[in-house]
Amino acid sequence: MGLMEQLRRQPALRAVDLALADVLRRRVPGTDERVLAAAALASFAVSLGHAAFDPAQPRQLLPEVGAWPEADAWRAVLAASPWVSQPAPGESADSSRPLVLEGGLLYLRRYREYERRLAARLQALARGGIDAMPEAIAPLFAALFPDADAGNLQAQAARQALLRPLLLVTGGPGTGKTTTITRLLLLLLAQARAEGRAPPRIALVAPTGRAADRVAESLRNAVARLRTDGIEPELCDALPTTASTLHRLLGPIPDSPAFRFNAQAPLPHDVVVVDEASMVDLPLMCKLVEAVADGARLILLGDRDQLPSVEAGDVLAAIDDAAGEGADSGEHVAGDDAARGPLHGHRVHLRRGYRQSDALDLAPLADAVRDRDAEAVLQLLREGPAGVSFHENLADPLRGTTRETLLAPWRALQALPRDPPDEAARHDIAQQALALAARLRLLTALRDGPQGARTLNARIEELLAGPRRPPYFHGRLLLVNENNHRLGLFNGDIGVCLDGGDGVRAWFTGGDAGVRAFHPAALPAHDSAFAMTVHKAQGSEFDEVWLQLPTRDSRVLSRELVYTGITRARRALHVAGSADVIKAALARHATRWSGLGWRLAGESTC
Ligand SMILES: Nc1ncnc2c1ncn2[C@@H]1O[C@H](COP(=O)(O)OP(=O)(O)OP(=O)(O)O)[C@@H](O)[C@H]1O
Repeated sequence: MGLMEQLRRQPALRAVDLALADVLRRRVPGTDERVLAAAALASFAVSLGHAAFDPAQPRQLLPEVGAWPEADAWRAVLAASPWVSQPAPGESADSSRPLVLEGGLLYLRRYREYERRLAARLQALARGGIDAMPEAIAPLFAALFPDADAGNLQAQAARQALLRPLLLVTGGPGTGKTTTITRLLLLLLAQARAEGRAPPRIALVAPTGRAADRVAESLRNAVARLRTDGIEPELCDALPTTASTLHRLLGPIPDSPAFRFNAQAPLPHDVVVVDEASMVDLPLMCKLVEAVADGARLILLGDRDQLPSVEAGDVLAAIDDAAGEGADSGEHVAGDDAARGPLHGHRVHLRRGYRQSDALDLAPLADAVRDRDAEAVLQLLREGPAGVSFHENLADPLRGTTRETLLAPWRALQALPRDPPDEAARHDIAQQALALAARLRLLTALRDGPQGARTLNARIEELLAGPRRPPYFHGRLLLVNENNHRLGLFNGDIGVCLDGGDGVRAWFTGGDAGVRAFHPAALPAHDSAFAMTVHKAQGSEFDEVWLQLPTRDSRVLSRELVYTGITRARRALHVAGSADVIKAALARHATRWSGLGWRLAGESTC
């Protein structure tokens, strides 16, 4: 059987992937099958989060296909094909050819261009900076970071961000990324005032609405602490109090992948802070950095141990690698960065966790997951540190004793009063409902199958509201699956259905009143949200997390998935699964094929 024939039999491959191969075949009937197959796989690879396809590892995409071409021969055929261009690293690819072969990877041209443009712009943004902290703000710096000289990494991060126009601040949950950046923003405001300039215009953004809400809340808390610590109220007042999604900042143009703000029409902000940067995919990160104005400051915050973005690219990891050890290793020597690559040193990794919770002792478990130490993970789970419960080999959380424990918060939602007397009571109940909605989430690795979110949601709905339930029953939790800028509802937003007497409305946080109601028929695409995949839960936190693993290994399982899942928990964590599946997950690293790392580490191409 020919290679294309084999690919056509793979259910995983999408129609759009095969359509690309078909177009090429139709245009030039004699096109080599290996070129057609590679084109289809380059398209399929993007759907799995890769920026390109590696002909040396086709089995990673389609393990069932028997015979693959030998990698070097495959690349040679691709190199000779008129469909494939091979531009020099910094140059744009021939727009008449849909594919690009570079660094051994085969790209769809558009993704290669995103990588090239992103690398060039990041390198350009990284240029410049100053050698020493302006004297005028030294006293405030000392007040904000009294232990700066004792190797405090938060202080180093703030110092680096003052000196450098581009900085990546990484660290696990609760390591103080937001706290540090709040203090940095305060220093920038003070500096502008001391120099008689207008206050810097600051944009605080995150990839999802939920993540934006969270970072804004963390920032407000950090500001409140600064006020109690006696920091000048006028400066505190000038800090941002809200955050927006990246999409909203860039200004979407309806029915277009382009944004209102771009390289030709840059953002008016002097400082752009992006939280949860690990979730930002390659195209969006490219569009963002291109829209950051020359001379503006870009600060990326993230945790590289989390899952990479659902869409193509592992941008944070590539920047992190190119930035090297940076300031936290104490190895940074001003002036020698150029020899090590333009991004070298533009990163600080925060290590110490500050979010103490007597209820949940998560740090040792998160560390063991990050270190891929399966034995330590299993030992910790079995010992059960504070707040952690291991349900070993449990495949069905909705059976037996765990069922009612799981359902309790959702039953509480259903018990909220229906038909409130007036609008104020309606808002009050909606606020209570949304607070209850954040109490517990059942997280899954998969969407389908017995331990998948879809199946578990259907079963939970039936347990809560019976087999003949109306689609939008009182207390149903909803998860929005697409962005709708007109309604101000975004992928990942969580809502709750409440019976207001005159029919059911879906309530979401936001708006002047703090809550907003929508008719269910008006909502963008959505699912139930009692259970959701770990991917969808990125950027959110819940008081209690139940991480349900599948009974069999799956390629979706990875160390990053387990890490992201468990670190969503604030007060209690349940992990259900077998030792074998946990071991298999920890052994797998959610790698992405991408050339961004070498592009960023290489010589500046701009
Ligand atoms: N230097 C510090 N001293 C004392 N407490 C701190 C310090 N830094 C941060 N914290 C506290 O730790 C908690 C977490 O801080 P913060 O929200 O800044 O972390 P984060 O890294 O942004 O977390 P996440 O990744 O969850 O968004 C906050 O309660 C904050 O007050």
